[in-house]
Amino acid sequence: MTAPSIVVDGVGVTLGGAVVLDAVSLTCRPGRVTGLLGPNGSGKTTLLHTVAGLRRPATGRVLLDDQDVHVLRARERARLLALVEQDASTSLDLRVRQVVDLGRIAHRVRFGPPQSDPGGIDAVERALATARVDHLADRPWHALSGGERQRVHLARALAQEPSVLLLDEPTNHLDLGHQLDFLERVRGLGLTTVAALHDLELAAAYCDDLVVLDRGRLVAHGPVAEVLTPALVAEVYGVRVTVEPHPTQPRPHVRWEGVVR
Ligand SMILES: Nc1ncnc2c1ncn2[C@@H]1O[C@H](COP(=O)(O)OP(=O)(O)OP(=O)(O)O)[C@@H](O)[C@H]1O
Repeated sequence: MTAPSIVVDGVGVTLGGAVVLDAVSLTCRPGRVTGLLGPNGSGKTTLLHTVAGLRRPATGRVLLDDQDVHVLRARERARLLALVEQDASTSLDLRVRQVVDLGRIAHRVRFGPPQSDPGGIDAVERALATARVDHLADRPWHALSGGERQRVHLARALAQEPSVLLLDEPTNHLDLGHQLDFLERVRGLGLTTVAALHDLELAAAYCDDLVVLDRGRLVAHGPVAEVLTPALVAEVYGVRVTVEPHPTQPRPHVRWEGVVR
């Protein structure tokens, strides 16, 4: 499948009696990177899980082009979309290459051997290289640093060969160099990508579009330059910022000044 659009249509989710997503509707353009912004607890992870098919919404639906995510079988979904979670388990007694190989499960005959997935070995090696973890391939997974694990998770997701990539705070363990490299590589993949981000400067630099949630409601959605305004940031995050053209780059430059009093 070429990169599909993602249509979130009136999605409502209630957890523990509280409305966590309230009739959220938006469209993510095919092959583009959409940044998902919002304060802690605004519903970003819940939205990503709902788009990934892990959480069924109480109302509304999620479409990849015209396919309803929640009607697809788990195996079909895993061939279409991959999710990189915020914090993943660290107790696996596996080598890095084996962790990345887990991304191939949906491409194998059910309960079948690796031979039932002839493209699998190459896909794993490509994914290791793209996520820049090929040098870690034979290391035990549990002995990796937080940032190394995050890149291995990207590799596992890429080994799925998805058309849609969902990233939950993908750069939170990465140093500055790896943050920029990670997002540049993700952009270069041409997949329909949704990334929950806290860093507005990174969002401005690497996203085509932004979606902003506040207390489970969609408060803004559109191209970066239209969404990322001082008024919006003050309203949603309670922070005064200036947003100016970047002195050397074709993107906005966000500079925070302080908390709104
Ligand atoms: N299983 C659950 N039961 C009850 N409430 C939940 C559950 N999971 C999440 N919530 C609540 O739903 C709200 C949204 O959570 P979510 O994790 O989607 O926010 P988020 O925007 O990803 O936050 P953060 O930026 O802190 O990661 C929060 O108030 C959270 O406490």
